[in-house]
Amino acid sequence: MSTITIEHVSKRYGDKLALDDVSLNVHSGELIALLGSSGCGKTTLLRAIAGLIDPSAGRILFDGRDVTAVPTRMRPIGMVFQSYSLFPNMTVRQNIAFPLKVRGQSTAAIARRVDELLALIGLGEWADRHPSQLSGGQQQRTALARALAPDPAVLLLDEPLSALDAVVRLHLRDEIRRIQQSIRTTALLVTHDQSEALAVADRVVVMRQGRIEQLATPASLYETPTTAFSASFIGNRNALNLPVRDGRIRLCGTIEIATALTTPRALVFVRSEDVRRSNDASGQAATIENRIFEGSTTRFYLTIPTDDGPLHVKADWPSRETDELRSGDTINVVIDPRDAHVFPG
Ligand SMILES: Nc1ncnc2c1ncn2[C@@H]1O[C@H](COP(=O)(O)OP(=O)(O)OP(=O)(O)O)[C@@H](O)[C@H]1O
Repeated sequence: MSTITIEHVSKRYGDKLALDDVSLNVHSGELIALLGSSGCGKTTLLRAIAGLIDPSAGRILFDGRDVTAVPTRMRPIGMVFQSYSLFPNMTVRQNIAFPLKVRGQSTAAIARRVDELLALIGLGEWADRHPSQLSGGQQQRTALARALAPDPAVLLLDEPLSALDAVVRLHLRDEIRRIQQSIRTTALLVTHDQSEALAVADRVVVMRQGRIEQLATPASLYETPTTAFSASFIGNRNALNLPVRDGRIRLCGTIEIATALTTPRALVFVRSEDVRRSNDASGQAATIENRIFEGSTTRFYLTIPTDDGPLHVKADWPSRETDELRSGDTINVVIDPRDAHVFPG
């Protein structure tokens, strides 16, 4: 376990500023997810922490010790990549033992540690198989065990689940959380998948164009995004561009939001599960344009007529409660203004 302090780190590639004055404190034993779309700088930040690239400016400290100039092999880190990068000619056991052998540990100590890790990742029965005889998920578990073998103070995970199929991915995601919680290594996970970030992290860093857009716990990021970008990135939200008149935004019908905005238009974000069906006539009439069955929930594409033209919104409702609804039906919906997040348009 170690704290990580990132102080005003920038990385420039020619004209491109891949990291733009990033500062971040990672607490000891915490798992932070670096979340953002392609090219936002999350891998660059992880690689700077690993010492695989030199920052153009700024400092990186582990437990208060400046490691900016320390080479990768001298840093107390373990890394897992999207491509499992196992040694194909070695068994699971030999792969996990490798970093310990390099460090010159005794045969008995290595065997003990490898058995411990095989139990932790649940691959005991597969210890003598080669990577080519393993599934993708098993290979990635082996890579995780190998990274953890020397008991690194910091674990760096670069899109470790991206190459796996959906079911294995969900399972390993939960396993990573369980393992990290049990050993409490300080960890950073790079991902472009919001549900992955929300599920595993203690805190999430939303990155955009080389900068930190928001740093928050998963719940507070989900409930109270502080910027329009975070709101558009987290949660399945409707983004509605609406006029502001006399300090009020008319969402639809009688549903209005009071606002201090002085811009002529507002960007209003409403999560798809916060568009609710009303049981009486109090709501707003909406026509179902399309419905997509997604298992436990069904997504409805709705059109709500308003004075400013039709408003298109998506709503996610439990499939069990909406079986009778069909495209073309008219229903009543309500949106609670307290569920809306408003930003300048
Ligand atoms: N070695 C390099 N030379 C030049 N530009 C680079 C280099 N590495 C990264 N970049 C640029 O820096 C920016 C950030 O890249 P980075 O790989 O950190 O993004 P990312 O958020 O991890 O995206 P992805 O999910 O696609 O990997 C991108 O615009 C990328 O093209």
